[in-house]
Formats: sequence, C-alpha cells, structure tokens
Amino acid sequence: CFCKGLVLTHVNVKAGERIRVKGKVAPDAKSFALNLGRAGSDLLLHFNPRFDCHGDTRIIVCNSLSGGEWGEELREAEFPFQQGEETKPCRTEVMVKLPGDQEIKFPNRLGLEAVQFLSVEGDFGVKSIKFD
Ligand SMILES: C=CCO[C@@H]1O[C@H](CO)[C@@H](O[C@@H]2O[C@H](CO)[C@H](O)[C@H](OCc3cn(-c4n[nH]c(N)n4)nn3)[C@H]2O)[C@H](O)[C@H]1NC(C)=O
Repeated sequence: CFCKGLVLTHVNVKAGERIRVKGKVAPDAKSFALNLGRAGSDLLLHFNPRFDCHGDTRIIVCNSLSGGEWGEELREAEFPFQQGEETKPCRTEVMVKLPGDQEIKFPNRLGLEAVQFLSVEGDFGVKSIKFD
C-alpha cells in the first residue's frame, strides 16, 4: 500500500503554525500517509487515508508512534478526498483540516512542542508544501 515518498527533517514547526500540503491522489490509490513528529520513529501524527488497504475501504486512520510502537488508532469514516489538505499542529492537539470544512482533532500524545519531521508516503504526488 505504500511507496516511499518525501522526507523533510529539521523543519521546526511550532504549536499554532501551519503546514499546508497540496498534491494529487493517484488515480489507482490504495493508501497514502502524512507523518509529523520528532523523527520517523516518534510521530505526533500518522495521517493515513486508506482507499483499499489492510482490509480498510475509504477510511482515514490516524495514530501516533512512540519509540517505534504504534498507539491506539483513531478511525474516521468521513472520507472527502478530492483535492489538497491543510494541517495545523498546535500545543494541545493536532487539528487536520480536510477538504471541505471537516476537521479531525488528534491528541498530542507525545506532548511535542514542535515538529521536526514531515514525510509523505504512498499514492500521493506532492505538488507544494507551504509553512506559515
Ligand atoms: C486486524 C488485525 C490487526 O490490526 C491491524 O494491524 C495492522 C498492523 O499494525 C494495522 O496497520 C498498521 O496501522 C498503522 C497505523 O496504526 C500504520 O498505518 C501501519 O503502516 C505504517 C507504514 C507502513 N509503511 C510502509 N510499508 N511499506 C513501506 N515501504 N512503507 N510505512 N508506514 C499499518 O501497517 C491495521 O491498521 C490494523 N487494523 C485494525 C482494524 O486495527
């Protein structure tokens, strides 16, 4: 379901700042993921829309990864993927703004003050990433 994509390190995004990722979902997409955290093994947010993967069909799976151990999955049945998306990490929780006006709030389980690591994996072609 995945192919390795983009990895950014030392991005230093602080609470309340915004990362806007725009791109195109592959026409035959199975799954893609946006990962935010301290490093690949310590993720504040693994944001994983699944079109058809791991037995899931059109479900968004969110999770955290601490020391390489997955936390408890949060699953969102709303699946509004037609265009790019916005992500706004903040101190108490991570808010993911989806296409349209829907949002997913995910707890900041790692209590990170800032995010150093951003990666994009799977069937998603990144066109732009903006930090503001
Ligand atoms: C029902 C059986 C046991 O539960 C399943 O357990 C799977 C394995 O833990 C869960 O999938 C993982 O879910 C994680 C989020 O909770 C991640 O999405 C994990 O994939 C992370 C990943 C894979 N890859 C990757 N694979 N291959 C490559 N090149 N990269 N990169 N990142 C997935 O393999 C999957 O979400 C979970 N399903 C349920 C319904 O709980």
